[in-house]
Amino acid sequence: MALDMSRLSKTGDEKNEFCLELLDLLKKRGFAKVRNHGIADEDIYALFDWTRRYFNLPLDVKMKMKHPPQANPNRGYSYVGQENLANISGYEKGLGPGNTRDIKESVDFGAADDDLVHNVWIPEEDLPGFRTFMESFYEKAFKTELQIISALAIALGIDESHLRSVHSRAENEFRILHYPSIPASELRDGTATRIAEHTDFGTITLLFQDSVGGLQIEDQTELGTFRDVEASNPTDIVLNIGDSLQRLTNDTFKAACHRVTYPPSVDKDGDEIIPERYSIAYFGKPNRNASLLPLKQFVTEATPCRYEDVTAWEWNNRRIAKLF
Ligand SMILES: O=C(O)CCC(=O)C(=O)O
Ligand SMILES: [Fe+2]
Repeated sequence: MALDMSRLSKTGDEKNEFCLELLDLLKKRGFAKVRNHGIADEDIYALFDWTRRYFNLPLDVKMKMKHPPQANPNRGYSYVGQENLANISGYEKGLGPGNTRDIKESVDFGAADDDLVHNVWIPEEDLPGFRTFMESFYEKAFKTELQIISALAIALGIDESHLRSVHSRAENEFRILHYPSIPASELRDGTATRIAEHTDFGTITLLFQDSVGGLQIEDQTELGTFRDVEASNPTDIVLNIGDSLQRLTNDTFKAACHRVTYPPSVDKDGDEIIPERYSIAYFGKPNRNASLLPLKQFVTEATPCRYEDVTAWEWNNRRIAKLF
């Protein structure tokens, strides 16, 4: 069930209860779903529509906005096989990398007015309206992100305006993903998956998924157990915590590992074809120059400071360095 985010604009108890329920789900389940989050249903349907239209273009057109072979600048189109999350899968558990291939293609964008990393686009005539739509959706997702940041600050009992100011520059990343349709047998021997287990690097991720399913998130009360995130309503937003918030809260709040594999309805041992899947992730991140040193409220004698002082940008680059 998705939490009703319109309760955040109420006053008093209703607002506080929403914030606490959100925090509780994120802490226990590793994710939470929200509805009435401020982004209109038709914008979300249009987002899936543009995403499909882009990935349906011929490869040579998609490659006109190709991602560089290395991690940075993290912008543009990555073809199937270019980026593999297994390279960082064991990272947060102190284990080594895996060697599973991801069977997905994706495009990374940032803010239209980002002064450090610039977006790349296909020529307008190849998909008229695509760029304008994506740029405007980014702004809408940013507004929702800031509201969620407020809710988290309220629930955690930390200064709301401070936490918002650390996220004021929208130095976020926005990614559209396509998992092509493949025979179930391709995933059987474990050398390939849709997206390997990982944590996200930012503060909070807003994820939109179509109705195919296959997303699984590690239950935080039962580590090692991955639970399906039901794909019932594409207009719900799935939220999960990233590494940056884990650091800022000195592990009070852990980033949940997640992955995408077979949809729950597919027989893993049969010869079924797994249907294609589309998803869109908006990674809310702290401003690049913000420090990720744990906030003083979370450092006590019983919970000494677990993390060194790195900037959000250093952290981001350390994490993405191995992906490509
Ligand atoms: O496709 C999904 O549902 C998840 C994508 C994801 O976890 C990511 O891109 O970081
Ligand atoms: Fe992720």
